[in-house]
Amino acid sequence: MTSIYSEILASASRGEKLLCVLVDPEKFDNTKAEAFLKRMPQNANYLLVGGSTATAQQTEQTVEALKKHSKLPIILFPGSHEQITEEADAILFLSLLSGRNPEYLIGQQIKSVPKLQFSGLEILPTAYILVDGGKESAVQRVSQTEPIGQSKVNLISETALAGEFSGKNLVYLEAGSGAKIPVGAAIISEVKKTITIPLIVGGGIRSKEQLQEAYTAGADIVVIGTAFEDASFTGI
Ligand SMILES: CC(C)=CCC/C(C)=C/CC/C(C)=C/CC/C(C)=C/COP(=O)(O)OP(=O)(O)O
Ligand SMILES: O=P(O)(O)OC[C@@H](O)CO
Ligand SMILES: [Mg+2]
Repeated sequence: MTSIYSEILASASRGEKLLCVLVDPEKFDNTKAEAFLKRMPQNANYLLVGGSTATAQQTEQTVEALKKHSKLPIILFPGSHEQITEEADAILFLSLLSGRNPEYLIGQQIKSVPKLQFSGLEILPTAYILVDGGKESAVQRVSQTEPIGQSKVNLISETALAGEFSGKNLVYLEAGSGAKIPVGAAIISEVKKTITIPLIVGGGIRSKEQLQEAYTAGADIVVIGTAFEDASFTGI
């Protein structure tokens, strides 16, 4: 079986852009999973499951409901070590490198080991970098850390490269779920130029134009959650 990471690397090297649909188990109506998946863009590559404050049970039930109706690989995007279920395929093993809270740099990661050690989940070590999206994000609130201002392009790209030097396999630039201002194109292109590992961008992307702008600037993978939560949304 080819690993998710090797698929991501192969797509990135061919310049093929990937799209992830983010499902927040805390808000998701599992009984409507089939209808939800039908209205998702048919070119979506992965389902991401996670939220800042979702419980273990919510996470497991949502992954099960999605698995029933979709063949797409499911990647956990955990706000905490509770959000781990073997029903998924992989996990973004996040370290919040923009912040200085040891609990989100290494504490949660250690707490996750008993669940991950003997699981079949593919582990995707990810440098998670929170940038200012124009309003306080759930990640900021939960992690008690400050985002990096969007004007600090050097600091953002140095943080990303420090992540790569530390052995992370992915960099995730996050403006926060429901951000007013998505990560800017200048930041995306500077980070892309600086690192050699694939780049994920998310937070506040709601239109085809914003999606395209992120891809053109250098995002290999874009994550969209909030825009798809609205059942009448058909914009992407
Ligand atoms: C590696 C393991 C087991 C855990 C990682 C723990 C870390 C470092 C988490 C980073 C900080 C954090 C709280 C991330 C949450 C990421 C996420 C799923 C965000 C989505 O945001 P929503 O929860 O949808 O926000 P809203 O509630 O505002 O919609
Ligand atoms: O919900 P949205 O704003 O699309 O953000 C997606 C993701 O990057 C949040 O963690
Ligand atoms: Mg959300």
